[in-house]
Amino acid sequence: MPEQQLITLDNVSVVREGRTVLRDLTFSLTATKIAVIGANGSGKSSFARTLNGLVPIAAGKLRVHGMDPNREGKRVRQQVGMVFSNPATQVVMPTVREDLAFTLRGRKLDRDEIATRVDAVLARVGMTEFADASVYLLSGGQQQLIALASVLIANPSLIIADEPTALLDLGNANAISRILLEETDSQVLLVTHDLDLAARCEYALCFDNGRLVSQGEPAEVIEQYRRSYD
Ligand SMILES: Nc1ncnc2c1ncn2[C@@H]1O[C@H](COP(=O)(O)OP(=O)(O)OP(=O)(O)O)[C@@H](O)[C@H]1O
Repeated sequence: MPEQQLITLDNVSVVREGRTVLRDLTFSLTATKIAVIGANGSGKSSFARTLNGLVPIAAGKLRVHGMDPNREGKRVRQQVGMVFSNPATQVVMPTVREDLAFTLRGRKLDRDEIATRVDAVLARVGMTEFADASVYLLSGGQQQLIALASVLIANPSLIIADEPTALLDLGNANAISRILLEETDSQVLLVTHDLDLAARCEYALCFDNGRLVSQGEPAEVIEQYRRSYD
C-alpha cells in the first residue's frame, strides 16, 4: 500500500478540555472513500480534526499519509483539505476568485497558472458565473460549493468532509457528494449522519462514546449501527 493513502492509528487517545473523547484507537485505513458514522457526541468530528492536526492526540501514534499531524501541522494542512458543514468559517477573501486564489498562496505559481486553476475548479463545481461575486452574498449552498472548490484547487491527497451536505438542498447535496465520492482521486473521509451517503463509500467506521465499535463494509457497519437503536 502506498503511504500516500494510508492512515494508521496505534493506541490513539484524544483529550479535549480534560475529557477523553477518543480512546485507544488502533486501526489502519486504506480505502479511498471512507464514511464515519455514529451517535451525536461519539467523537466523529474530533477524529476528523485529529487527522489534520487541528486537535492533537494525547497518547499513541498517528500517521496520515506518512505525516505526523501533531508535529507536522503545516505540511499536513497542505495535504489534507477540510470541508465543514458551515462554509462561512472557511471564507477568507471578498470575492470568489480571490478566495480561491488565496488558497494557492505560497505555491510559487504564476498569475496565469492560478487563474487557469481557479477557472477550472469553478467549472468543476458549477460556479463559473459567480467568479467575481462577493462570497458573502452567496447562499449557504453556494458558499459550500466554493468551500469545496477551495479544497479541490489545492489537490490534497486527503479530503476530510464533516457533514458537508448538512445545510444543502438536494441538488447541491447531490453535486457535492458526486464530486467527493465519484469525481476526485483524493482519499475522502466523510463524517455523516446521512446513512444513504455513508452506504456509497467503500469502507465505514462507527464510533460510540469515543470508541471505534465497528468498521468494514458500509452495509454491515450501518446495519449494526441501526440495530443498536432497536
Ligand atoms: N471544542 C471542543 N472542546 C471540548 N470538547 C469538545 C469540543 N468539541 C467537541 N467536544 C466534545 O468531544 C466529544 C465528541 O464530540 P464530537 O464533536 O467529536 O462528536 P461527533 O460524533 O462529531 O458529534 P455530532 O454528531 O453531534 O457532531 C463530545 O463529548 C463533545 O462534548
